[in-house]
Amino acid sequence: MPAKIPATVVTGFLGAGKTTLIRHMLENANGKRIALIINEFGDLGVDGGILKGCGIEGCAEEDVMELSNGCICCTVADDFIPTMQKLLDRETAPDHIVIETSGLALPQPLVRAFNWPEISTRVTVDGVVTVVDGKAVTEGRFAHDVAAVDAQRARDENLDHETPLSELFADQVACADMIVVNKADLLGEAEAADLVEKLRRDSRDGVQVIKATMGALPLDVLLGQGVGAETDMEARHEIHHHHGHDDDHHDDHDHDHDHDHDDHDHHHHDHDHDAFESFVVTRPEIADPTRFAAQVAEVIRAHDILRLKGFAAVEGKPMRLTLQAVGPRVDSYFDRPFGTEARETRLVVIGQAGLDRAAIERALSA
Ligand SMILES: Nc1nc2c(ncn2[C@@H]2O[C@H](COP(=O)(O)OP(=O)(O)OP(=O)(O)O)[C@@H](O)[C@H]2O)c(=O)[nH]1
Repeated sequence: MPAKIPATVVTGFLGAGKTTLIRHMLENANGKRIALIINEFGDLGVDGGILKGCGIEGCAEEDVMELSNGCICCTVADDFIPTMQKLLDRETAPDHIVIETSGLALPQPLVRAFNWPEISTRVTVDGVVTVVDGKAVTEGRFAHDVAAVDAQRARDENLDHETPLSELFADQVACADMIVVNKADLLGEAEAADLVEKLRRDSRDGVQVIKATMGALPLDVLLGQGVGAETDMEARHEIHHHHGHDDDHHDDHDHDHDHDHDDHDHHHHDHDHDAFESFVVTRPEIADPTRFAAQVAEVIRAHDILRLKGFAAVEGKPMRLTLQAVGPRVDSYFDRPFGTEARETRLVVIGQAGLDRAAIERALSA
């Protein structure tokens, strides 16, 4: 049976920067066939328009599909499943599917829909990426334009509309496999670091929290998380169930809409290139794959490495040992015999700028 096609779910409040992040990803897809599904709930398909008109090479119009309006729980059979099937039945199936949940305050119902038998054998949720507006969260507003978010979620039948944004935010964080603290350009260094720390504490173990400006993240960091989120929904609790009646939580936050934060600094493009770095570490054969995987996991933890991948040569084994690490999770398996390439261990390390390359090289070579 062919491998399941990975699908990444991108969530976050209106204005957090989901579309910007997806645009950046499509612009840097490097030949990877990415299909995009947009759930423009109760909206005018504005995002679809923007993305279709993006003029990005390799981004064909038929690669963008839109889900019709309506509560995902109720329309899953009529809309979401057929859309997915259409995508999967194409002659050339996409390499990766990205779903932008524009109109959904919470991603859980969508992720759950991947368990439907019609599609569950063919696609899997590679990971849930929660994009947050770093500036707004720091200020306790959670979204740039609180009034617009309120208006949008008033149309979301999934939610009890009294729920404070802070709680919806907590649910988005609980569902995340990766949290992107976007609009880092509007935050000071210390402010950004504090927010990253806080979100690390508030999210599940192993969730990566990454700063970004204009959603500029390497494809290798964003995609290929390999989580299978639909299979562990219990861990991604959501407080607000479908048409649920929640206790009467009211927060006393004075949602001050009058902040004027439109003085955005547009010099951030200059920093895109310095935000992340990657390098290759090579070493001779390793002796023990299990010990080496543990060693890799330790290095990843100690140095806050986002991704590490490559292969190892194992003493006495003709096969290459493929290694893939997303955060502290290290997967390894023997994939094929070495061919003409050198019989050595070769690992690509990816992280936010400022990695201690010398120390990492030493630790991986020990
Ligand atoms: N200063 C700053 N502005 C940003 C950044 N990322 C996005 N923006 C701006 O924030 C606004 C909202 O970004 P979008 O990408 O449309 O947000 P979204 O989450 O897709 O919003 P919806 O699709 O409407 O739910 C746009 O004006 C972006 O240009 C960033 O990192 N820094």
